[in-house]
Amino acid sequence: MDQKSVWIGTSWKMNKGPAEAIAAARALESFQPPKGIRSFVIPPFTSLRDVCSVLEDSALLVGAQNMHWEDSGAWTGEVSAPMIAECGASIVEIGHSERRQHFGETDWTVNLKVRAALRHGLRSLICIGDTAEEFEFGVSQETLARQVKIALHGVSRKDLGQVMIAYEPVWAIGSAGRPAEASFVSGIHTKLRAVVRELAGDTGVRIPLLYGGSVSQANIRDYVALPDVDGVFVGRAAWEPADFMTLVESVSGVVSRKIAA
Ligand SMILES: O=C(COP(=O)(O)O)[C@@H](O)CO
Repeated sequence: MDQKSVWIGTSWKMNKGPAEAIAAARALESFQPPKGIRSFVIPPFTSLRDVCSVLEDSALLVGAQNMHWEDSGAWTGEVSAPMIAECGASIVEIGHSERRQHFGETDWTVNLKVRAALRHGLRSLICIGDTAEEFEFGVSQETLARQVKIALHGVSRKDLGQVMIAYEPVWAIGSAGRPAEASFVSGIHTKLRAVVRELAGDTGVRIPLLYGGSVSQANIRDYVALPDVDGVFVGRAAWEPADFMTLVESVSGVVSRKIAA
């Protein structure tokens, strides 16, 4: 049951061409995350098929960083859900703030993509986040609830079991970001839990809620220990395979206490 799992994943963003990605995947191939932890890596498209094939029999899941909502057609430069599934990936990241900010993604396109991903059996990792301005004006919660509700509009309760949400404050991401205080994340996730619980109704589905944004060796345990945080989505601190494995192993104690609770 997902509520007994903690998710730890990384997106390599626009890093690692095929040679470097294959080498990284080989370094991760025999990694066995501690009990209760599910791990994933999200390479760039040019390495997706290779990374999927190296990690095919491993304990790690592989995802794509984006997708188009149509299955095929005149959409130059885009990649569809069937193409991602054919590569062997099982997860697709949708709505990262870098895509919303630089590539015009909206809540509406996120919704189209989520529904298309689910139609093709891909687990959707939906990224949501408040900007620095929204945080300053005290409307983070409203922004996040809107993003979640629109992203999941029209998604059947059954399909909610194939959804994950990553709360990633825009002000926390990247080298200019500052990690969110664990107490702030706790409050946000508790309210997000109420939003997704209402959407799931009486299905018993618990949508995993991950935190992302400047997660590091110094703070990962603080986030993972929070009751409504079901994992973390890591960038820079996990790009090196050795660092990724160290991060995952470093939360084994926290995770086993959490699972036993
Ligand atoms: O963007 C993310 C976090 O990046 P950091 O480098 O950890 O701030 C998240 O989506 C993982 O890629």
